Amino acid sequence: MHNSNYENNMKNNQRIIISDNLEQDLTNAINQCEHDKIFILIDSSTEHLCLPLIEGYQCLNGYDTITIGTSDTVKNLDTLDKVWTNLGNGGASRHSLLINLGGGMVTDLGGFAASTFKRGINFINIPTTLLAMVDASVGGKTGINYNGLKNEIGVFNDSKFVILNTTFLNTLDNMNICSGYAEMLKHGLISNEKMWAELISFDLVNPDLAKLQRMVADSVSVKEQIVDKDPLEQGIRKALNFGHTAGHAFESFALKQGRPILHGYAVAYGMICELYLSAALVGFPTDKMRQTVKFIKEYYGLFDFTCNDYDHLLELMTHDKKNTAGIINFTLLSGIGDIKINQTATKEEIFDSLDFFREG
Ligand SMILES: NC(=O)c1ccc[n+]([C@@H]2O[C@H](COP(=O)([O-])OP(=O)(O)OC[C@H]3O[C@@H](n4cnc5c(N)ncnc54)[C@H](O)[C@@H]3O)[C@@H](O)[C@H]2O)c1
Ligand SMILES: O=C(O)C(=O)C[C@@H](O)[C@H](O)[C@H](O)COP(=O)(O)O
Ligand SMILES: [Zn+2]
Repeated sequence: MHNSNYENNMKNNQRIIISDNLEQDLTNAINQCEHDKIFILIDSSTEHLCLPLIEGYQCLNGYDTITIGTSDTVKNLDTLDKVWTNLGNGGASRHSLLINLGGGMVTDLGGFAASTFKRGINFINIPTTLLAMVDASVGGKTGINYNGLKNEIGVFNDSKFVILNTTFLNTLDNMNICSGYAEMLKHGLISNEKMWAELISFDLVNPDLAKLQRMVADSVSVKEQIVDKDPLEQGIRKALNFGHTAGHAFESFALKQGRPILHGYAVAYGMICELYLSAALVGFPTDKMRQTVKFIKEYYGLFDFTCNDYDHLLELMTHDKKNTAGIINFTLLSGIGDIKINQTATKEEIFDSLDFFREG
């Protein structure tokens, strides 16, 4: 991997290592986390596709695995219960170490399990999807879906290390590449025009994996820098939630209807609505909105809903974690990299953005 052994000490104590030598970097990380026993959390895919890449490492000597199901449908209380139970029955103490080996579902749920087990044990994230590499494994948001809502229960708590090695991407399917890429596109939109231009000229049908791997480091550094300034999302971190007010509503809606969509697809759809609101309310240039929307529609297709669903989608948006006193809070953009947090929109404007999504 590019950028070998780049290491950044964040204020909030999470070390992100862009690794070209996973065994060495994991060994160093484990040595810095005093522990009596190691547990590795995997899902039933990463068990077969990712664990074999690390299971022979000497630094993992005597580890136990905890295997959970795949996809966001299992990012719930039952699975959390299973992880806590396995930790307890496996002899975990407060001095044990959990390694989350997987995508964002595993790092979110595993991070929350570790943060709450015996009031908190250390954990290390080894992200294995593009989405987890550029976003989910970094920044300390952990949690589960609950009551039909995304990430409704959770805590901010950093993993001690994130060890990012893009070799894992070799087995990732195209839909999950696209899903992670949506968060990269978000990072471009909230950063600068150069990054955005490179992102929307990328071919996602036949992705150049070597180029993508080089883009990962830039993308995660966008997140790192923002989280470093505002770890608890009191201000500028809301930029990282661009596309998520509508996006999480789509995601929860789809989950409720028994036709789950990948998180990144939901964010891509949410960005269409929020780019529309950005253009309508805070002056985002319409040509750049159209270019971005064209890119999203080309690679992510469309999400099917009718105007009869608008009230339900609006109700879901009222649960967004950025809201105060029931008022829906959007992060909008006046231009690429020109972030406007704490924006409101009327019900009519939100419905217009849903019309734009379906017809625009
Ligand atoms: N905490 C945060 O800041 C944050 C940020 C963004 C997203 N998220 C959360 O992350 C989750 C989505 O993460 P995700 O997209 O990684 O989903 P995921 O963890 O469900 O992984 C997607 C699929 O890829 C499989 N997989 C994982 N690694 C693989 C590999 N190397 N090769 C082949 N298959 C592999 C998984 O088994 C799963 O089937 C959502 O729950 C979302 O809410 C959290
Ligand atoms: O790290 C953040 O902050 C983000 O908002 C990143 C998002 O991509 C991510 O989906 C996050 O989990 C959303 O958090 P939530 O607080 O809206 O549940
Ligand atoms: Zn997201």
